[in-house]
Amino acid sequence: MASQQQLSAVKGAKVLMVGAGGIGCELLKTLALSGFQDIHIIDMDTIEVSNLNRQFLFRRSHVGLSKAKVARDAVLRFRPNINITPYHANVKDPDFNVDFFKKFNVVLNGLDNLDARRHVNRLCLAADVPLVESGTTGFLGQVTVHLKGKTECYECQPKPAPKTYPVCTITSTPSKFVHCIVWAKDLLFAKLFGDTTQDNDLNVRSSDAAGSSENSKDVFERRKDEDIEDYGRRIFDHVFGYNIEMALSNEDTWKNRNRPRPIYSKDALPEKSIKQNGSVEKNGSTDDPSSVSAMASLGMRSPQDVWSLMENSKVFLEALKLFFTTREKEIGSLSFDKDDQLAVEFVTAAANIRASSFGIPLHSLFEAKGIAGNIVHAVATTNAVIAGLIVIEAIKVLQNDTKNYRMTYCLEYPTKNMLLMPVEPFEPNKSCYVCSETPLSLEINTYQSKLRDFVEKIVKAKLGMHSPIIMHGSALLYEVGDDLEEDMVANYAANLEKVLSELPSPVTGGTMLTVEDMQQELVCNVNIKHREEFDEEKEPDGMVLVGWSQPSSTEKKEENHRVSDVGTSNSSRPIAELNEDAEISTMEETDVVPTKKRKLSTASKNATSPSSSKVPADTDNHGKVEEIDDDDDDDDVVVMLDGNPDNTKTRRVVTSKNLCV
Ligand SMILES: Nc1ncnc2c1ncn2[C@@H]1O[C@H](COP(=O)(O)OP(=O)(O)OP(=O)(O)O)[C@@H](O)[C@H]1O
Ligand SMILES: [Zn+2]
Repeated sequence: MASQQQLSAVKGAKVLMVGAGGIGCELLKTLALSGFQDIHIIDMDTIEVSNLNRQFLFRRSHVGLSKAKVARDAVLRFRPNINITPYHANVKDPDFNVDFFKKFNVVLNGLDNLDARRHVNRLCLAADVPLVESGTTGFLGQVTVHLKGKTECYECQPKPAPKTYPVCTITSTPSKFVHCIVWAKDLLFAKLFGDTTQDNDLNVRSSDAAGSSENSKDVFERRKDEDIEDYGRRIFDHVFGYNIEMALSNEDTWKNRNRPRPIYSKDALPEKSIKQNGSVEKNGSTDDPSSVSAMASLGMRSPQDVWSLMENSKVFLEALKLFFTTREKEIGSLSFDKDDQLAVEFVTAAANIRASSFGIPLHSLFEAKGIAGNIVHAVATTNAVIAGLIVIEAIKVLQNDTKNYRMTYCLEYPTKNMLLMPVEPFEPNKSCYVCSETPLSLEINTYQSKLRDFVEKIVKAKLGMHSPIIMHGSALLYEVGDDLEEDMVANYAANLEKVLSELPSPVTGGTMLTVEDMQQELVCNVNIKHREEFDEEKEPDGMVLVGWSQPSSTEKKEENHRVSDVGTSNSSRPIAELNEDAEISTMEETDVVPTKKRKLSTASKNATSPSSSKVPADTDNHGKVEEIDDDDDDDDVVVMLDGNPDNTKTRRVVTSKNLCV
C-alpha cells in the first residue's frame, strides 16, 4: 500500500517516458495504475505485427499507427482522467532540448539502443533531471537510477563497441560455432550472393598456381555454361576442401590447435544424393522468391533438428542452386537477412559443414538462425517485472529517497534464493567524460589520420555526438548546423579531408582539442598523443581513445561484495554476474579492465543459497541483441537463446548493441 506521501509525490509528478515498446507499454500501464497523472511519451515508431505478442496495449488493427499515440489511447480507456501526452518523434529531435527535459521530475527510459540512451543520459545530466534506465534480454533485465552527482551516470561505465572477431579466427582458426556462422554469413554468403567483386579471404590459392591465368580468375565466378550443380560442387570443394588443405599447409598454425579436416562433396554426399538433390519435394510457389526453401525442396521439416554432415551438404547445394535458379535477379545485391529462409538455410548448412571440418559441434537451423540474427527472444514477463521496478525507483526519486535507490538485476535463475537482485548504485565515475570534466586522451597518427577519421571514428562513433563542434583553442576546425554560411561549410568540408597536422591550426602531439555537442550540452577535451603505428587487427580504427574507462578506485573495500567490470566491444553495458561468493561482477571482454566495488543491498547480503547466474547490464527489450558476446576465454557461458541446446544454467548473455526494453 502506498503511503499518503508516496501518493502525493506520484500525483504531482510530471514524468517523461522514452520508448513505448516492450518495456514502455508495461511501464505506461503500471504508471497509470500507480496513480501517475501527467505522463509524456516519446516514441518514434509505428506498431508492427511482431510487437503484438508482448506489447499488450496494441492490437492488430493498430498496425502502422504511432506507438506513443495508441499507447496513450489504450491507457486512457481504463484511466480516462489522467493526462498522457504522446510524441510520435525521435527523442534526438532538437525540440526535445534541455529546456524540454527540465519540465520533468523524472525521466524513464524504455529504449532499445545505445545511441538514444546516451542521448537521453546527456540531456538528463544537462537538465539535472533524474533518469531511471532499464533494459531486458530474454529472462534477464535491469533497472538503474541515475542522479547527477549522486550516482553514476549511464555512461560512467564504458559501453562496449560492437563485437568483432579477429579476421584470422574467422578465416582460419574457428573454435566456436559462432565463428563458423560469421564466416558463412559475412564471407561466404556475401561473396556468393552479395557484392561478388569484393575481395575476401575465401579465395585462397596455392602459391605456385597464383600466377597462372586460369587461377587468376575468381573461383567464385560461375563459368559460362557451367551446370548449376557442377558450380555448387566446385564451390563446396573449394571452400570446404581446397581452402582447408591450403590452411593445413601452414604447419605453425596447427602446432597448438586441432587440425581441421578437408571435406569434399564426393565424401560428404554419395553420388546418388548429389544427383537427387532437390528431387524430393518441389517448392511451393516460386512466384514468391521469399517462400523458396531448400529444406522444403529436400523434404526436411524440423528447424530444431541438427542435420548430419550429409544433410548439411545437401542443404548447402540445394540452397545455392535455388538462389541461382529462382532468385537470380537478387544475386549481387543480397545481404544476409535472418527472415530470409533460404539465406538462413544456406548459412546454417555452410556453418555446419565448416564446424564439422574443425571438430566444432553442429547446430540446428533454429539455433543457427538465432546466432546469425543475434536473436534473444523477448519475454513479456521480464518486461512487466522491469516496468514495475522502474516505477518503484521513480517513486523513490520523487520522494528524494536517495539512500534507498537500487539498481536491480532480474536474473534467470535464483541466486541466493533471489530472482531480483538489488544493488546500491555506484557513485559517479570521476573519470567519466560525460558527467565529470575529465579529459580524454587520443593516440593517433597526426601525420596520417584526417580530421574526417577523427570525426567519424571518435566524435560520432565513440563519443556519441550528433552535431559536433571541434575547436583547437579558439580556432574552429569543424561544426555542423543548418545556419552556417556557405564559405564556412566549404571550409569545414576541406578541413575534413586534411590530415590533422596540416589543418589550418595544426593538430599534433600535445594538442588539446575541445569537442562539443550543443544539443547534448556536452563538452569534452581530448588530449592528442601522436603515435606512429597501430595494430591493424587489434586497433582497426588506427587510433585509440583512452581515458574514461577506468572507474574510480575509491569505493569502500570493507564490503564483501565486488563488482568487476570488464567493459567491452559491444554497445551494451557490462553483464553482471553473481558468483558463489555473493560477489557481483560484470564481465565482458574489453581492452580496459576496470574494477570496482559495488555494495549489495541488505536483501542480497542476507541471502544464503549460492548459485550462479549472469545478468545483462544493457539489454534490448525487443529481444534482439546485435552482437553475440562470444568471448573465447569465457567458456562457462553460452549464448542465451530459446531452446538452448546446452540446457545449462550457466549462461552467457550475449552483449547487446541495443539494450532491450
Ligand atoms: N531515438 C528514439 N526516439 C524515440 N523512440 C525510440 C528511439 N529509439 C528507440 N525508440 C523506441 O524504443 C522502443 C523500444 O522498444 P522495443 O525494444 O520493444 O522495440 P520494438 O521496436 O518495439 O520491438 P522489435 O524491435 O522487437 O520489433 C521502440 O518502440 C522504439 O521505437
Ligand atoms: Zn558518468
